[in-house]
Amino acid sequence: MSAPFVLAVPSKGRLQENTEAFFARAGLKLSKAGGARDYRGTIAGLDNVEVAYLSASEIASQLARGFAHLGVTGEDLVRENIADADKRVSLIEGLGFGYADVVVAVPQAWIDVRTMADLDDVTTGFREQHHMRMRVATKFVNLTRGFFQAHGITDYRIVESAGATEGAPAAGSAELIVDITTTGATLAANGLRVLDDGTILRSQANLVASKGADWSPQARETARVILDHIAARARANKYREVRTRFRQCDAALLGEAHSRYGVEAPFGGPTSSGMLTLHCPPGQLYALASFLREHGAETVSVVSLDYVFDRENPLFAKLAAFLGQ
Ligand SMILES: Nc1ncnc2c1ncn2[C@@H]1O[C@H](COP(=O)(O)OP(=O)(O)OP(=O)(O)O)[C@@H](O)[C@H]1O
Ligand SMILES: O=P(O)(O)OC[C@H]1O[C@H](OP(=O)(O)OP(=O)(O)O)[C@H](O)[C@@H]1O
Ligand SMILES: [Mg+2]
Repeated sequence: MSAPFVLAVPSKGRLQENTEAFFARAGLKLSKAGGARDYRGTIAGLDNVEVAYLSASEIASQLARGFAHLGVTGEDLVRENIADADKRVSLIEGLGFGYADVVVAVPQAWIDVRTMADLDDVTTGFREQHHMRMRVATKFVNLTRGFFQAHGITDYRIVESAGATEGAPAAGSAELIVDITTTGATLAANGLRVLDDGTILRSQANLVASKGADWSPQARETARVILDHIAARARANKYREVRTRFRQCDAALLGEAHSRYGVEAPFGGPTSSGMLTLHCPPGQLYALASFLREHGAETVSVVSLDYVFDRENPLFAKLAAFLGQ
């Protein structure tokens, strides 16, 4: 049997729950044969796939090394942990969870420091006054260096933090921090404020592909099947199916529905008896139903879609383009 296809997913916390729910919605059920403490699993119905449960930061490293074909992890960890990330991995799709901003935050008491330019001014003054460089506590060492360099700030020093970074200024181990924030509650509780232009990255969980993995024809085929499920579910989520039947329906009316409401006609125009199936963005349903009735429809029904399989799969196309032929 050939080497397995490896899908790396987060092993704990919010990201694990959201990732499992995401794959389940796409019709891919992840399961751990050995129970919750088993860090290897399978996908029901897909042979030769090994699900590797790892910490989110470890997933970024494994993808960089080619030890996993696909993985789910935060963009922040990809950018922080992988040098030349865009050459070694491809962010196939944002998954709509695990949102977190990587930000530069300073003590609220620094009322004159609102922007990175202000920070540049005070770092220089600080060095002259204290004969040491201002300290930035963070675990995002690479993102911090890149961002500070882009803003021309050089008079600082990084203090690597393993956790509870927001506590560093109050504890006296750093003057400011770079860390992730979601609701802002932890920053506020520690008397810190984000600089106006201090957002380094808006991160979310992503489906990430590795360039260096063993992309045998069989591995590509497995990726195609997985991405096909995901794309079909994503397409289904974007629309509701609308059905109606009325004689006055013609191409001009469909054209108008398309331009006004973003409606698609996946199976073409009305049948000879006037039956029509449309896909409509959820926010436009009522407007579309009103429009159709104004033009002669007696009844308009709407149902949710589970999957919409298209011949073209934009996710696999992106992977194939990244991997080359
Ligand atoms: N409020 C949040 N706190 C922490 N991480 C979050 C939050 N919201 C989203 N994330 C994302 O979750 C990922 C980090 O997950 P997690 O803390 O489980 O991994 P880890 O850092 O590898 O593990 P550990 O913290 O045990 O070292 C990052 O991509 C981060 O952006
Ligand atoms: O802006 P907020 O909504 O307050 O969230 C941000 C905080 O949440 C995370 O910590 P978490 O408690 O998850 O622990 P961790 O650092 O070990 O991941 C993160 O490290 C921040 O400290
Ligand atoms: Mg963490």
